[in-house]
Amino acid sequence: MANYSVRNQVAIISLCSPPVNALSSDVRRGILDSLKKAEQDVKVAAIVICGEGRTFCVGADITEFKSEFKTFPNLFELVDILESSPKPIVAAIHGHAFGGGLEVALACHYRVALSSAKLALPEVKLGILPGAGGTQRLPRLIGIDSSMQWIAFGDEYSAQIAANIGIIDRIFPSNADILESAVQYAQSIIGKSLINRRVSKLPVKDASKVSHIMEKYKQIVGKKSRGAIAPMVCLEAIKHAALLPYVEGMKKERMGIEALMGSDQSKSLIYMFFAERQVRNWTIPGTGINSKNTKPIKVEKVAVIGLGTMGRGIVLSLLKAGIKHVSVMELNKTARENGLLFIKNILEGYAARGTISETQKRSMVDALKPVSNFEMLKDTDLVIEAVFESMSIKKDIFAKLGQVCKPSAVLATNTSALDVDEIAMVTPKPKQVVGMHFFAPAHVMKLLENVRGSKSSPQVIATAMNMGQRMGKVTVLVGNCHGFVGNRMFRHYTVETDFMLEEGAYPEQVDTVLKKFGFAMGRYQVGDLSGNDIGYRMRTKFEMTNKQQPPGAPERER
Ligand SMILES: CCCCCCC[C@H](O)CC(=O)SCCNC(=O)CCNC(=O)[C@H](O)C(C)(C)COP(=O)([O-])OP(=O)([O-])OC[C@H]1O[C@@H](n2cnc3c(N)ncnc32)[C@H](O)[C@@H]1OP(=O)([O-])[O-]
Repeated sequence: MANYSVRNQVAIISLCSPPVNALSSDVRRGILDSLKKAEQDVKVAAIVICGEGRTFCVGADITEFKSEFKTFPNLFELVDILESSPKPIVAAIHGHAFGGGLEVALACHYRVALSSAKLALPEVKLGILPGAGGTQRLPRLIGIDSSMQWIAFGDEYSAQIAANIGIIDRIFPSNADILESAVQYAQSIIGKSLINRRVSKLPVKDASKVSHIMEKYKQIVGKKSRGAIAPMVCLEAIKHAALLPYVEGMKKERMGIEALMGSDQSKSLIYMFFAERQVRNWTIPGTGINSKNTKPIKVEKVAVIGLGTMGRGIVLSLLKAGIKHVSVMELNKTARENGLLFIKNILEGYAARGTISETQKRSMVDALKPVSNFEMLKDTDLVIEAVFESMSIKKDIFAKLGQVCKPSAVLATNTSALDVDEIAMVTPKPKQVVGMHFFAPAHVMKLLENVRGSKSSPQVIATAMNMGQRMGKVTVLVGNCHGFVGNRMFRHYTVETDFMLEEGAYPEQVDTVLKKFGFAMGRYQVGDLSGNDIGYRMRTKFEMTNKQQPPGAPERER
């Protein structure tokens, strides 16, 4: 769980818990035992803590939150033991230093990293706070303002940014050997005083401005994380770092994490963390075909048909995924011009905010290839149709695609409810057809529902799943039925909100309550965004007296 060796006066404690070196009780024990050995060995003058495999350490082992998490040494005990070591400890970071992993690094006396490494305190995304001194040490290193930014939102930062603000002491090129570099670094600091290297002993530089900074972040958090409890508790904990001695601040931090851990919000976020990973392992029921034994088709050229709300978002998602050739086809001139302008404006916005560089922006704009006829799609590897939700229009498009596209091309429909099999039947090769149902706005929403038609080939399904992952989507494979899974769930929600309108509420009143509760958008705002005509069309198709509407359906009961 932690391996120990000595090289030229430097003890090496390497975390060994694949795949991500999470800090399970065995790993924590391993670190402690190795530390004792290093401290007792007179030939050891410095210590390096590193991670074996692809990463340094992603933090506490989330699977242990319920049970073993409480066994000695707990993480908040371990970090203090590390920091008080009389021998200098260097954290050697590659891959990720996340959560408790970064807290361990903050407890070390020096931190070095490969330039490709990423750092974060993402606990807030699990509905908790950094509970191993993160809220108390980080402010002593980078100040209250930056700490609130890091901890209340949990975003990841590059090693270079971390170095610029004082978290990392030395950056090595991404192709350097992190262990070798860290050992040399450790040799260079042997004999130096540790007085200013124990972060818990440092003062918080901007402590006097804490009330002002706190107010600023309360406002931002109130807007960005509506309804979430953890971000506010994170801010409170950081405030304590400014106002209280370290030991007292740690007690407050502990109270914060104990209150949050096991809360409904935290339980739901942790469930979501594992569920998002579980859906990557897709399987076709009853066939033995799954993500492990099926390879996707290589996709380099993608086309999107339709530049309405959905098409624009899908194009942006493809560009962000680094696809170098994205054909866009929109026969309506105004829609085409508006769509392209929208895409370019969003890319400009990303560049202005620094989300992408100017070079990346230019290469994304270059990747956009407006096309005017189906013939131009003959080399395309994947076509995503995102036109009006009408079966006859979609069938017309798929019949044309079936004629012009190469036999291996994957033909995907972004339909939100229509029968994927019916669409597939108009093509000569229905096995090439699959559903890829994005959610509006497609460049923001993380969910992608891939719909397995009865004829979709395993390779085609694997390609759609792989493309979703390349776009950074939570990609879920579902069966072909009316409304698939997302809209079947959404329907119950819309039925209830529509009842409220019937009972006299205004759409904006319903939306206000939903947003206060924590939804990013109200139900009627979503309708305006994705087009109320889509819902109208569905309701008309499945009108109340329609026998497809089951007897227990709320509308019929009503
Ligand atoms: C009084 C109480 C005191 C409490 C003290 C608390 C201290 C501390 O502040 C709390 C924490 O650190 S909270 C933690 C804060 N840290 C975080 O929230 C970081 C969470 N992790 C991540 O965000 C991502 O894994 C990375 C972006 C790091 C890597 O992404 P990537 O390269 O795409 O890899 P991937 O596919 O994502 O993961 C590979 C496999 O590893 C699994 N696994 C991963 N992390 C795990 C964990 N911590 N644990 C267990 N398992 C974890 C994952 O499920 C998957 O398993 P599968 O069976 O193969 O499916």
